[in-house]
Amino acid sequence: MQLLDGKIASKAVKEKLQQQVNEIVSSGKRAPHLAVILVGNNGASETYVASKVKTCGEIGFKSTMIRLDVTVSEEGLLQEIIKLNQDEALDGILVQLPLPKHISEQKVIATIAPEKDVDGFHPISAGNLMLGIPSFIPATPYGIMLMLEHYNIETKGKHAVVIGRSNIVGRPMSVLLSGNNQYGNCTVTLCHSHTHNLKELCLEADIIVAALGKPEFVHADMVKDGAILIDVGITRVADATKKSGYSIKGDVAFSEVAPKTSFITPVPGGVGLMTIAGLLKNTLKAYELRTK
Ligand SMILES: Nc1nc(=O)c2c([nH]1)NC[C@@H]1CN(c3ccc(C(=O)N[C@@H](CCC(=O)O)C(=O)O)cc3)C=[N+]21
Repeated sequence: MQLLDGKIASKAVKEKLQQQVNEIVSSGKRAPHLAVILVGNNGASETYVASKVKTCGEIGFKSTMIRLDVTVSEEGLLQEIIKLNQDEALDGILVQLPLPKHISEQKVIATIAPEKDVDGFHPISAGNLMLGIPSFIPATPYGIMLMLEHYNIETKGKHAVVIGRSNIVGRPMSVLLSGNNQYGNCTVTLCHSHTHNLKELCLEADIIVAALGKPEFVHADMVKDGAILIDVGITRVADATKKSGYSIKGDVAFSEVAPKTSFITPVPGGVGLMTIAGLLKNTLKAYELRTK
């Protein structure tokens, strides 16, 4: 078993980005600039957004954090996005999800200018991804591909089982893994809550991507010897022994599954860190496309 270490792989990606930003700035140009909008004060969202802003600073990106009250109207949020769309010196716009119930995520995402859609959630980005046209890849699937790349993991011809069909992880992941690209060419089975024979399918998998959001869902009896396990889940579970009052659990029962695997991502310290790396790569790409 080898750990796919998000700290190591994301560090490599960030160092490369930092070098690219250095070159940009020393040639007299402005730095890439990301805006992050956070509505309300969800604890987990606060952590992720803070981490995104902090990492921007570390590699020399400019970032702007926009906090809106949980009571902001849908129209108010859309107006904020339209302002950011028009800001020439801004490259990427990220609206942290989930949003309060009274706001349509679909409308919000569709309002972001496609050329600033560093989350890759806009219908144009999603359509391009499906068609194999270069575009913004959603940060988590992108981060997973970067992880596979960092550890030189061959995917061609393998059977990948993706558990979870969300628009932001499972579905785009299934498109990337099945695509005709360096980290694709898999045979993909996309499983979800209505899948009858999940255990049998998982036992056939060379690669399992667990992205359903149920802590420790994947057990050792679902995993073939030598499989590659990518754990996308991050759930906070109450834990009185921790100072924070919670511990973070992935979708994979790590301690029992890990010994059977060839490679496995830990939680925390795995896919989450790569997600931020993917977002930053998208932001640099947006910058390059907009300033060329
Ligand atoms: N518009 C939008 N874009 C997103 O990309 C987006 C989003 N909304 N909403 C929520 C999910 C989740 N997400 C994570 C980012 C970083 C970590 C991360 O850094 N995790 C660390 C720390 C974990 C922790 O301390 O909670 C780790 O896994 O080691 C996790 C999860 C981005 N998301």
